[in-house]
Amino acid sequence: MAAGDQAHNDNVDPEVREQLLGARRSIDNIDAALIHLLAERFKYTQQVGHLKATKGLPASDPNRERDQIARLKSLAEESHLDPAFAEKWFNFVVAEVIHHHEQIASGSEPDSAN
Ligand SMILES: C=C(O[C@@H]1C=C(C(=O)O)C=C[C@H]1O)C(=O)O
Repeated sequence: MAAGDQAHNDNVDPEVREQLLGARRSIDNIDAALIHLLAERFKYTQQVGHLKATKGLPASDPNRERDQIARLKSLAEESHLDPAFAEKWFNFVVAEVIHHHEQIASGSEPDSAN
């Protein structure tokens, strides 16, 4: 049996299983909170996208992004989170936001856009 299959095994020590379930309940709550927070964030970035499209402003704002990355990396350090991971996460989200802004500007915003 591969090591990873052990957690799926009914023979896992009940105490260990309780610890695992307890931690996973919290992980599930945190994942739910992250999804809700992301949904809220995208609501506001969509507002910005519509404003930019109306006023003819570019989809991306590199100066703003630079300031955000510096702030998030500093917050990550304080929280003992890898700053490089924080930057990667931010760039991943912003790439999606900019894609949405370009779609809004070109009039091809999907109905279910975030
Ligand atoms: C949301 C904006 O548009 C883009 C997306 C950003 C973001 O998701 O935080 C930041 C800068 C812009 O490149 C904005 O200009 O504020």
